[in-house]
Amino acid sequence: MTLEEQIKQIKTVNKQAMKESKLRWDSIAKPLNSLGKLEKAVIKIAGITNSHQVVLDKKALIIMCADNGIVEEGVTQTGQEVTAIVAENFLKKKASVSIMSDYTHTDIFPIDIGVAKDTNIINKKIAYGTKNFAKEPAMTYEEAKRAIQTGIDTVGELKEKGYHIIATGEMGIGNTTTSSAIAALLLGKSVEEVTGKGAGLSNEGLNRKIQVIQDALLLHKPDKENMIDVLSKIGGFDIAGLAGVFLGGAMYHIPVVIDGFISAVSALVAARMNALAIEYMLPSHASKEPAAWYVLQALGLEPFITCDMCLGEGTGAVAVFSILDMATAVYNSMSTFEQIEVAAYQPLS
Ligand SMILES: Cc1cc2ncn([C@H]3O[C@H](COP(=O)(O)O)[C@@H](O)[C@H]3O)c2cc1C
Ligand SMILES: O=C(O)c1cccnc1
Repeated sequence: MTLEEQIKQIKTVNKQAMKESKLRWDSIAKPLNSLGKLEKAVIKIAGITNSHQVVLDKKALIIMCADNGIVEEGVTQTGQEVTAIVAENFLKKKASVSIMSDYTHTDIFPIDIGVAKDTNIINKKIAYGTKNFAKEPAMTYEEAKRAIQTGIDTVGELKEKGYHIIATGEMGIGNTTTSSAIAALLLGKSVEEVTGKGAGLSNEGLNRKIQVIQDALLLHKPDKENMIDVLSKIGGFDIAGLAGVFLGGAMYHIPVVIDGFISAVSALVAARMNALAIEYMLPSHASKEPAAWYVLQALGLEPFITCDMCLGEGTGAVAVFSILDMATAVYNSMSTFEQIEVAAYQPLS
């Protein structure tokens, strides 16, 4: 089946399972709807997984790691060698998200989908980094499609291994530049509005980053109705791969948690390929990058937490795993009104 055919086959979530999940929440001995977004998340997961019995015992984090040719334009604070160093640190428990993952019992899968040098992480490399999109398209159409397919297939492999939920993360110096370029185009906003300092750029660097993105959009004129065109001209292998992970979640019925700005832009790309994919996504936090809220709004998703985080790697998504764990623990083990012999009050509507 072609990529386009696979994406077209995505279906809506199971509304019956969601109804049953809502009934379970309403039977629990606590004020109705009082766990707010936590209740809604569990109900959403029931719909995604086709069952009101919600289990999140096996949790995975996919970290798409890739380099971006655009770093040649001086749009980042650090050099591109940092991508490979941090990517290899994920499994050595030396990266921020590795430490956070331990707390939430999350298994991490760092994937080399396009790092500029050879690495010792999971090898699904499409190419040694993208081209500099200030001068030429970042990648070919074929590479963009392969990167998306890689994301989809990775979800399939994790489903086979029995994972119940997937967090998304990325590592790639320069990927806030690609993300801002895509966000400006897809949201129809000015580049200034959607561009921030990424991993700590100076004011001067920020102005250069804005100019580079503006020039590149004029140079390539990506077709905002065609995500393969967008990704190939101004995208990154990490973003394309994560877009595939979101689509894969919808195909394999696994909830996929959005992380920060880069991950949210990838989710938006997936949503523009098939809007039903949004039904399979869960938000996590609102990144401090200026466009993060805009992207979440475009997806119609409200974050659980606002902690001014802007780290990437999946840190926000993994942080929200602990909230989801608490939600499912109450959902699965809390007494019902009947069990504590209290007549449940009637919902008003
Ligand atoms: C040491 C280090 C570790 C990181 N971990 C995630 N990022 C984050 O920063 C990068 C994006 O920011 P920009 O577009 O400004 O390069 C991505 O790799 C992202 O995951 C890091 C950045 C650095 C420097
Ligand atoms: O929001 C993010 O994920 C982010 C922001 C800045 C740098 N790295 C990641």
